[in-house]
Amino acid sequence: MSAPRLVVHRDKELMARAAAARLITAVVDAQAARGSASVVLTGGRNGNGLLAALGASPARDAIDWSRLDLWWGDERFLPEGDPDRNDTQAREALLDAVPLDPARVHPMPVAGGAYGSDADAAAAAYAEELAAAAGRSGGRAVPVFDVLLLGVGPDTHVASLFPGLPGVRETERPVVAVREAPKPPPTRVSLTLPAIRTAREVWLLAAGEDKAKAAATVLAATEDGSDGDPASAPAAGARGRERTLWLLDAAAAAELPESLYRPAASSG
Ligand SMILES: O=C1O[C@H](COP(=O)(O)O)[C@@H](O)[C@H](O)[C@H]1O
Repeated sequence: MSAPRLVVHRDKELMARAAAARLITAVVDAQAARGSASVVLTGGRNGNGLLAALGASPARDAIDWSRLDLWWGDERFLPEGDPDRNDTQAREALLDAVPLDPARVHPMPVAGGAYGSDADAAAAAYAEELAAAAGRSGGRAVPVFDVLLLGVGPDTHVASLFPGLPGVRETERPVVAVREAPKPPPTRVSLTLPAIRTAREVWLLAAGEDKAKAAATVLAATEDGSDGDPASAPAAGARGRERTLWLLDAAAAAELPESLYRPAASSG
């Protein structure tokens, strides 16, 4: 597992644009190397900001959209089209504007659909879909994700793995139902840390002053190369096999220890 590396940008708009440029390059490189690319999307303000910036980038058509697989790291378990669903927001921010192959877009199940209000069944179905894409139905395998994006919540949650809830302790299943989430809606579906940790690259997005304490808590605790305590700070357990990248803005980096980040002196 790779140790976290940090990149701090001046503000959240610049962070979104730089992350979008980085994602375009990563997808283009993966497509050149392997024929297709696989990206796991996140919800939340920073994830949607990145997608909007990608949509506005003149370089966006360097991506062959028809050879891109899209998955989600978590979903708010709500009906199809609900404005609070992560996939609804991603479609509005970018996906409706680019020529994706619908068969390669893998939203998590909706509430009131095939699984009714059964979030456990929805989680199991998504695990099956992942296993099938990995060529092993019925197993716990997940495909190799090139880049897995995670927004970091002010409480250090990533995907829908919240501090103290059972999902963050899952060691076997790649997808779980989450109940009683402290952030609405209470019922969610989420990839687990073992699934997240299969990705080649994991990028954690944290912009805004409300993320400063979370970033400092996690990055100070993992500075020694350890995993910290994912049960109380889930973002600490989110690592990529080849790269773990924290993309921050200056406001989110404001409480980091000096050993990790020293803001450039102002030129006045
Ligand atoms: O509810 C969620 O929140 C997190 C973080 O969102 P933010 O708005 O504080 O950046 C997000 O990563 C997750 O996907 C989403 O379901």
